[in-house]
Amino acid sequence: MHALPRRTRPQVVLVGPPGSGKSAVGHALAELLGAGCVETDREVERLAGTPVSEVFVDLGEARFRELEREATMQVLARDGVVEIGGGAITDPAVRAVLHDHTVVFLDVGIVDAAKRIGFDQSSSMVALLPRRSWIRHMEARRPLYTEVATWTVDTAGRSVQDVADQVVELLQGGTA
Ligand SMILES: Nc1ncnc2c1ncn2[C@@H]1O[C@H](COP(=O)(O)OP(=O)(O)O)[C@@H](O)[C@H]1O
Ligand SMILES: O=C(O)C1=C[C@@H](OP(=O)(O)O)[C@@H](O)[C@H](O)C1
Ligand SMILES: [Mg+2]
Repeated sequence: MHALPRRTRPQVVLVGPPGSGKSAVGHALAELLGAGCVETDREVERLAGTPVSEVFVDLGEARFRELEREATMQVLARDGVVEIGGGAITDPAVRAVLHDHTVVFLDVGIVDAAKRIGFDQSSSMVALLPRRSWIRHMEARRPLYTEVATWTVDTAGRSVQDVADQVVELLQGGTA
């Protein structure tokens, strides 16, 4: 009897808010696993032919989310490490397809995220508004990250390498 061929799928999918370290941890993880790393943002840019920021501003968030959903479906058919943009999980179709994958939610609070993204450098209103927006989005999205996560890894106060090492342990059968 022949086993059915396994379809290509990522070894791990990273989700989390902006500044949680998806890109940084994704690259460290890919190095540790000897695998490649793909990001939905890069696929959206390929599909749109413009940078993510321009898709957002010129075409609007709704169009960005459509392209991001298409990009997500494409990257989930690849192997290695996959990084999904911070807001992709707001789409029910994206959450549904992620239930079939090994997903790590990189958790982070505003204090660490603000340092990493750089909006802790000023107390002016223009710096405070992004901080408030990050908090508001994270409150709304936390249950969605948790819903799709196989494991949640707290990244607060930890190095990129330390987080990547823990994800490898989890993939190799350790406990969170
Ligand atoms: N655990 C961490 N500790 C310190 N800096 C980090 C950590 N994770 C990410 N960073 C840094 O924070 C910034 C944002 O991280 P990034 O990986 O781009 O986040 P995301 O892709 O989730 O938005 C980058 O400069 C990155 O090097
Ligand atoms: O949180 C979001 O809604 C977004 C996060 C970004 O990706 P990162 O999470 O990699 O920063 C990018 O997809 C876009 O700017 C929207
Ligand atoms: Mg990123």
